[in-house]
Amino acid sequence: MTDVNKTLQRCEAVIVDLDGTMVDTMGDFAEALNRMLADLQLPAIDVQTIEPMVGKGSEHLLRAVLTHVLAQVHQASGQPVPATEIDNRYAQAWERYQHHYLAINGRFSRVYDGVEKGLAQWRAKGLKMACLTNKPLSFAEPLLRAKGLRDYFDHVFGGDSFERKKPDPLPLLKTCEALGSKPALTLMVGDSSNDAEAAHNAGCPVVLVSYGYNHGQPIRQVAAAGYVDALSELQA
Ligand SMILES: O=C(O)COP(=O)(O)O
Ligand SMILES: [Mg+2]
Repeated sequence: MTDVNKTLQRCEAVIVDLDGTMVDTMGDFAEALNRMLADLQLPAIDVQTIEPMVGKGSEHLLRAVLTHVLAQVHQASGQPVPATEIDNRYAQAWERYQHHYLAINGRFSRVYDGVEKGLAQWRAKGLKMACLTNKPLSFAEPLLRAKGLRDYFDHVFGGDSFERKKPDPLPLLKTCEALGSKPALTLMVGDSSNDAEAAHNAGCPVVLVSYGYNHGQPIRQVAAAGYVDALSELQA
């Protein structure tokens, strides 16, 4: 038996990340962000630029995107970006982004191969399961439903469900509490250093997928109990 499977064998619960782990949502991010930028009369941004910005929640993403596009606009005019400009535009950017994201949620994204098989396998073994994402809960719930994944989980928590987001350990500890499982017996399955750091600090073992978004860094540089190319490889 492989090391990752031995790790899962010892566990009573699994916490699964969403973006980059279960669903490739980069197309949804790009579509919603570009519709928002068009409303703000700002230039469009490409997927390659967005990808390393994803994983730390929507506020971080919007601020990173605004910083990037406003730098471009001001560079063209030869002026520096005024320090207050991002703050001044943030409220409108968030309102427009939320509107567009909810309108297109799931239409430009796809479930990775092996996800349903993996989740079904873990459920069949009687593992308790939660989805824990940094995405707002109002985005995560309808996405999981649209992709037929919601019913695998006892609980779904978003980036706004608790006081702090991953990489803080708090959301993992709260999720363990909701599942009624000890952190040391709860496996975190994610795609980024964000998930790994949160897991290490919460005392949860962690397995990472090789195909997600890791802030532009190679995933195997992130310490973990193991790495898988598909959730279906991880067998209880
Ligand atoms: O930052 C996001 O919205 C994505 O978050 P996730 O990888 O924790 O699902
Ligand atoms: Mg992720």
